[in-house]
Amino acid sequence: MIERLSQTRRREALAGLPGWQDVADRDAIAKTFTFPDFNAAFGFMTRVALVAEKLDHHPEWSNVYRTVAVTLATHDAGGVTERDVALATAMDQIAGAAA
Ligand SMILES: C[C@H](O)[C@H](O)[C@H]1CNC2=NC(N)=NC(=O)C2=N1
Repeated sequence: MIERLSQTRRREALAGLPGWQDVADRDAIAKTFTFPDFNAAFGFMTRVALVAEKLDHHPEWSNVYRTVAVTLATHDAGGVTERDVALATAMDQIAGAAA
């Protein structure tokens, strides 16, 4: 069973994940990505979907035109774990490569 991050580790992880923030009303992290257009936003989601499936770890997300709003948590652990850090890191890399 994977464990929630310690406060120290969580702060350290967020410091290395620009734009990711704690969610106010639950144990989760979130970021809104903005792309040049819908094609770039949906291309990002497609690439992330393949990674998420490989990791067996899936985002809560929504898309409006060229923005993608993402929330990450590990339901099995009831909060943020290293799996969320790994997926957030992959998302930042994919978004960076798409920009
Ligand atoms: C059965 C399956 O492995 C689990 O439901 C996985 C799938 N993807 C998941 N994704 C996320 N974000 N959190 C989980 O706890 C989770 N659990």
